[in-house]
Amino acid sequence: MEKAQAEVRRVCKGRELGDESEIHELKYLSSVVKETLRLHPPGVFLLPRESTETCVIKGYEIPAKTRIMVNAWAIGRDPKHWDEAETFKPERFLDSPIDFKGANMNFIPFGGGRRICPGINFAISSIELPLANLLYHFDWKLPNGITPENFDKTGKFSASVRISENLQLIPISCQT
Ligand code: HEM
Repeated sequence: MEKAQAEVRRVCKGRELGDESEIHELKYLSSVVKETLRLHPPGVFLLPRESTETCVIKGYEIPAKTRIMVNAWAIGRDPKHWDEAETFKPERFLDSPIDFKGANMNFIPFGGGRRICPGINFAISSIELPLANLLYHFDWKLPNGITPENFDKTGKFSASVRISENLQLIPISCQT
């Protein structure tokens, strides 16, 4: 968090943090969002699909009319595709062409192909802009002796996944 915060405060110092032009300069913050979506895609199994005809994929025959679920969560943590797959390491996306826009099938929090999520740009700006503002204007600490290490990060699985316990944080107003 410190690195993302330092970047926001350096890039946006003295400017209104209100439009998308600054957001495009926040490379580390954008990598933090990507890394979060890699490890914690909200739609673990994307949306269910049904095969229209029989096909063979990697030697497995998939009959027509089979319900198919794609496990984006497992793909995002596959050590065949990701170095230190279980580690939160936003740096892996800095200067990397890997994106969630459908060209990299090892990173599909928004799905892929012609039914890829059409709300990607709206979703990303709705995450990055508020996050940048929260980091710009406040410092944050965890309450009651909770530390980033012992905070329970396990997720509650259902159609979408969310953190089991609500994340509580204490904002400390900061004069930047
Ligand atoms: C972080 C936020 C979001 C995530 C992770 C997400 C993820 C997804 C995923 C995984 C799919 C299924 C794609 C597939 O199966 O290949 C999907 C579909 C869809 N999403 Fe999103 N989405 C998000 C935000 C949004 C927003 C903000 C909108 C609209 C403003 C939106 C509209 C849709 C629609 C309409 C579909 C269905 C597309 C179709 O079936 O053709 N999503 N989304």
